[in-house]
Amino acid sequence: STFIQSPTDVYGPVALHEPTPSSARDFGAVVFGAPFAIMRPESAADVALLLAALSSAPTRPRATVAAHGAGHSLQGQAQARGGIVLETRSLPRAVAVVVADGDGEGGENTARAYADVGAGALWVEVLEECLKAGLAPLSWTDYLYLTVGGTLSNAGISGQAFKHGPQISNVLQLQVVTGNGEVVTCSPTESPDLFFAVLGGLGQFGIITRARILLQHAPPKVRWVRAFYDSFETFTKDQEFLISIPEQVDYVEGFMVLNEHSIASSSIAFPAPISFNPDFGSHGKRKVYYCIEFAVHDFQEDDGSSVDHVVELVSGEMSYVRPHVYSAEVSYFDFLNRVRMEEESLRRQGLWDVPHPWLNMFVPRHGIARLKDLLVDTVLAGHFDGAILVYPLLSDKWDRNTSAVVPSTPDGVMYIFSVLRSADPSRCGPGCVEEILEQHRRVADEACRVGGGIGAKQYLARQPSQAHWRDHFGSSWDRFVARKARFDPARVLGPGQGIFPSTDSASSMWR
Ligand SMILES: Cc1cc2nc3c(=O)[nH]c(=O)nc-3n(C[C@H](O)[C@H](O)[C@H](O)COP(=O)(O)OP(=O)(O)OC[C@H]3O[C@@H](n4cnc5c(N)ncnc54)[C@H](O)[C@@H]3O)c2cc1C
Repeated sequence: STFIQSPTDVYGPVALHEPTPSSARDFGAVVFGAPFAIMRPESAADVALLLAALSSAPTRPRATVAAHGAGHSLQGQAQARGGIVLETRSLPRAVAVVVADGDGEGGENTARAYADVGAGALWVEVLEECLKAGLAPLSWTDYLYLTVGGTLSNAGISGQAFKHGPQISNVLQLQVVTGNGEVVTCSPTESPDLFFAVLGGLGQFGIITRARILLQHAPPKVRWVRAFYDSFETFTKDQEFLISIPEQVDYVEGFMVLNEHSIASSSIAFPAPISFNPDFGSHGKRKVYYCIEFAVHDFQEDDGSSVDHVVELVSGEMSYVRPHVYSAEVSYFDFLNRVRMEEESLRRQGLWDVPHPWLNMFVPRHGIARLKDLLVDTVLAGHFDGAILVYPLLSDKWDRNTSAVVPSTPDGVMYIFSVLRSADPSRCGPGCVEEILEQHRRVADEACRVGGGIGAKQYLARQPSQAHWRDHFGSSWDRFVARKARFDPARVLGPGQGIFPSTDSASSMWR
């Protein structure tokens, strides 16, 4: 029978297990939905058996299925209340690095290197394996303890995205099990409709089981630079200068400096001492500062003089508050893994496993000053624990065929604004978290208002209703719906996103 009686029922050779606590929660710790069962597939074929059985089941209500990678979603997106959580970490995680010969012309430059990885692999595992061959993926997230399948279902952005595009722009091929239970190998030329649907597809069209990720030569070291600003305008102008010289610069980010704590906590991984001690003002007259962070890959084994030269030339063109530029030389691995040190520090303080009301938005350049002011007047008006990242991206590095949503950008430049807030339970209990989420809702509604001046789109958010999802997708909504009808017509996948509430079991799937 395809109607599940108990969590230990078996679909062919596929066993279901009793739910674990982690299957009902995530990093956000604001939405909790216990599944009926969990599944630990060992192959794409296992996933196919389950999905083929569920999608063809005549019985209603049907069980839904959510892929769960590292569980670092923020609002229950990897949960399946009353359904089945499929733990992708149990899929094979071997990383195979392949250097394919080019067509002879130009030697090394035409060689194409890639890694074939299981979708449940963490990016840090991919990095470790690729570095053994002196190679690495091009585009990253700030934090590496996320799965390949999880970030490719969103976009995957960090300071390299201005140069190489998001992670979803650096994938050569995927193996996907569709909602119908079909195992398909897809790429931009082979089943391209499924390939592009799944990238940024929020887990709605299939379970990614493997991915082929583009690689490049990894630098042994990185020169990591920080420069401080007292003006938002100068800060963003210099960020835009940096992204205009991708031949020299490999990474560009930035963050708001709200208080001494912003500098201290962001300096946990940054090895150079910082002596920027500005006046943050007092009651009513608050002053906010900004920090640009950029990095240059250092391929030189010896004295690093050519990188010194690049950094000197580039920073000479920048208008930071003099003399506040700081730089440090770190290994490429430590640079990419920098957030791990912050995690360890927060864990020691008991501040990692706390609620994380986050707000992430892509904002076209013309709306950034207004959005910054809106944040300062609302989210940042009171006490704030966490970080606010602000950095530019180039929209022509995003493939519009994917399901990822970014704003329309008349001049091709958009910014990510990431309000990465932690709610320390000793000062912000459940009611306070609820208020923060409400406030984020209002800010997002204002910033993303159709026909409004800011023109933002949210990233990583679970929209509160299907009407909001429709607005979020805008002109690509019809395509998203058509993709769902084609690849997961029974609406088995991704209930935690709340995009396609199943009409027959809506009450158990909704919060
Ligand atoms: C500390 C921290 C730092 C972060 N930094 C960044 C950053 O710098 N840049 C950035 O872009 N994002 C960042 N994120 C967000 C992160 O990319 C997303 O939360 C991502 O979903 C996390 O991956 P995961 O493996 O934990 O996915 P999960 O939370 O397990 O899943 C996320 C979604 O993808 C679906 N999914 C997961 N695996 C698959 C699969 N194999 N096939 C199909 N669907 C799947 C799930 O069902 C769910 O809808 C960060 C998150 C945290 C908590």
